[in-house]
Amino acid sequence: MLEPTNPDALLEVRGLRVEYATPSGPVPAVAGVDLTLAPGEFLGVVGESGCGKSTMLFGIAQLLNPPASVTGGEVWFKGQNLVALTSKSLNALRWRDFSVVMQSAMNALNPVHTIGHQFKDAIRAHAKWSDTEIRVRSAEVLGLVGIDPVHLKSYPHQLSGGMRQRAMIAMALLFTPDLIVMDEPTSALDVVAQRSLMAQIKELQRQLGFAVIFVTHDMSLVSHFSDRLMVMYAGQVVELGTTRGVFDAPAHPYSKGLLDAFPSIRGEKKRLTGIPGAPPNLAKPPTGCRFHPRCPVAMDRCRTDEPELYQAGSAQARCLLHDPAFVKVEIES
Ligand SMILES: Nc1ncnc2c1ncn2[C@@H]1O[C@H](COP(=O)(O)OP(=O)(O)OP(=O)(O)O)[C@@H](O)[C@H]1O
Repeated sequence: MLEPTNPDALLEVRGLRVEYATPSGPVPAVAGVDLTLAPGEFLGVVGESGCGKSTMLFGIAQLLNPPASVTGGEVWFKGQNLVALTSKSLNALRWRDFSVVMQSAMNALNPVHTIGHQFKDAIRAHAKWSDTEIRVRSAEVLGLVGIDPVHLKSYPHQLSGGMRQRAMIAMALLFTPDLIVMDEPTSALDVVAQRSLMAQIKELQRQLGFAVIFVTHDMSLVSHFSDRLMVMYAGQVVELGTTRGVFDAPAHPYSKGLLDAFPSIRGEKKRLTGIPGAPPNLAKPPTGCRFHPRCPVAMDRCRTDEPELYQAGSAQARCLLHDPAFVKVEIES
């Protein structure tokens, strides 16, 4: 298709496929993801390590490097298909219209330049601002994330881990983009710093109105902050629904397993169970439903029939239990 189907969406991802080229053949790490994001929406993306969350995020932001590449699908952002854009056109959108906050600021920030220097480089690549304008805006965004602007003169190693992540978020805000994609930005922080950074991201989002795609493997971390939740397993979306809905009544057995694996922050104490086994090798995923070897409620047909994303209440779930044909047979018998 040559245009987005939902003109009101900020982002529309259709059939996104990403493969890693390896000596033993391609590894499909993202196997056909569809996603629509409204302006100002906060989407949490959860799933165990290795299920393709980061690869999907980088596929959306067009930041993949070999051996990974987008092998199919479209990523419509503000009316343009990012997959088809030249790197020059993409560069014009980055920072200004969407920005990316990586897992580790220590890797993303240049250790030999001050924070101010790095902000200046990012601004100069996209705008012809005077030195004064650059200084004012840099101090402003640092203030937004609660860091004293004196730290524009600091080197990354002079800041704590939490401050470095905040500085990265400040940098992502330089041009107040419409979308910020975040790949586990809090994973290197202790639990207290994680929660406070999450609260700050949410507050900034309320103030400035940008949309967020937030990747994490910690279901409880996003529970209070995201509007919707996308659960990924083995390169596919297995559940997509409102965060409250997924927490209250997970429609996919994998989502339920993830929820049972994390302690609730304020809820009642319960025994944590976890999910037996490990995610599959994506070079050779299981037949039928990819989760069936680990699923506590697997049926015979789960070994052979590939589930689609079915409507399950207000959510969508890739589970044959929600296949309308199966539900009909159940009711009749
Ligand atoms: N260089 C590579 N070559 C081959 N396969 C790769 C390579 N890098 C990643 N993969 C495959 O892509 C899959 C998805 O990896 P990805 O990092 O996107 O997962 P993730 O869900 O973000 O995990 P994490 O939470 O640990 O960051 C992995 O399971 C792996 O099979």
